[in-house]
Amino acid sequence: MKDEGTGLQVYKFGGASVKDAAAILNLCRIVRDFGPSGPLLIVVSAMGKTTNALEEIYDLAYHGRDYSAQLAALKAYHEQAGKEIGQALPHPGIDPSKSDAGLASLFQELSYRLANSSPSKSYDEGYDQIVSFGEALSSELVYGALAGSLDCEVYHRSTQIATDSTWREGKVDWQETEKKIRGEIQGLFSPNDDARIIVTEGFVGQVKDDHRTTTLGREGSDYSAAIFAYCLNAESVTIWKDVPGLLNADPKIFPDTVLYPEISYQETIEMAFYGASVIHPKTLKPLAERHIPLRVKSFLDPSAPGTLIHDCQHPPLVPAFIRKAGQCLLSFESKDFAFISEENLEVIFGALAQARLKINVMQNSAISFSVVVDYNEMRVQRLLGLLQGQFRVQYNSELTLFTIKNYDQASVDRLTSGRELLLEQRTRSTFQFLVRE
Ligand SMILES: Nc1ncnc2c1ncn2[C@@H]1O[C@H](COP(=O)(O)OP(=O)(O)O)[C@@H](O)[C@H]1O
Ligand SMILES: N[C@@H](CC(=O)OP(=O)(O)O)C(=O)O
Repeated sequence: MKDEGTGLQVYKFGGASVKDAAAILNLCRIVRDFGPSGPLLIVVSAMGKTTNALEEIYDLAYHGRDYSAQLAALKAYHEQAGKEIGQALPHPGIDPSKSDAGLASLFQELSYRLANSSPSKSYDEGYDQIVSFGEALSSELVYGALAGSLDCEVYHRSTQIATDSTWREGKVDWQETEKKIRGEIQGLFSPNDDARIIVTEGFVGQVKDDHRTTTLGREGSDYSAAIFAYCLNAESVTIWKDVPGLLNADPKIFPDTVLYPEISYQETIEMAFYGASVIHPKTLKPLAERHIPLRVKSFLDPSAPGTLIHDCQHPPLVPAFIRKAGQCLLSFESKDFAFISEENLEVIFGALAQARLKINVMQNSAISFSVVVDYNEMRVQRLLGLLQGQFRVQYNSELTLFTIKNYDQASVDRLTSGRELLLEQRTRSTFQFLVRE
């Protein structure tokens, strides 16, 4: 049975919704005009494409190349947003120079860390120490903007989710995280104070034992929002996006999309798993476990109802179309033409796990086994190193995986016509195929 709810709501604002001063001021309007009257936890991502920029800067620094122009551009981008927010605030609730000082000290620390990045250290560990700055910077600006435009109390807390040391995709330690989040955040929402807002960073974690920074995987802030909601037993989570809600396809790729007004956790988990990038795939499980509804709403049209994802039964849905680019088809054949056996599969799965390659589709025939994974050159090379002694391994990259959920013949014909399918697979509800585009 569900525990007594806390009345707390969680809002998550992603990169697009905090991409510049106008977007951050729009966020403040959403919270003021459409936000709850009770407590609210706001989880923010890095501004716009900041994470990509930090990835590039880090890579240059790690390899000893010049990154000064890119770092200066990133600094100017954040300072410009801070300046415009400061000018637009109706009644600065905080001294704007404090926010400037916050940004300045974050950039100082970032510069120091970049200068100390070196190939003698682990690439992935160093990546987390640098790329996590995106969320620290944006939350500083969002906090300043909210404190300067709302009448209620606003706090900024960098409560980090406890993880293991799997760099770039920290695995959550749920017990420790729950203890930490409850300890650091719950107390700020006293039952008699209605409106209180806390701003915190998404995407970032911290190794449980030694407090080094980790990240939860690209686009992991949706997941962060769900983790906070789970640990605080929130009433609901709303993720604010640049689309009207969860659609049956990405409107940037497919024309004539249809909005799902209401959809079950299970359907949504599957869509996210197959690659519907509007929701990070790990987001749904913690919410479903505690029956916390998830709303997907448009920050461009906040009064529109969006999509409600919760425990529900609904009639069959219109087919959903999902495109996942950057795929790699790997085929394994045993060198002695032996059948693919459980023993062989155990070795292949073990190596895939060791190389940190996740399987999106798999298929086997008598003497060969194929998997489709997200392409990552370093990881594929690692896999080849592990398996080439025992298997003949072939691979093709730059492929695209299409999935049609709740397919019918018309939807299959629509998507497959005129294409050469490198692999296809169907279950009762899902049709998938791989192509070179
Ligand atoms: N089924 C879908 N429904 C809605 N949007 C989708 C879907 N699949 C992919 N998208 C894409 O997801 C984008 C929003 O997610 P994302 O860019 O990760 O948001 P943010 O980073 O701002 O949190 C949309 O702009 C849209 O292009
Ligand atoms: N900033 C991180 C985490 C994140 O979730 O971002 P967004 O909410 O913009 O997808 C990234 O870009 O991966």
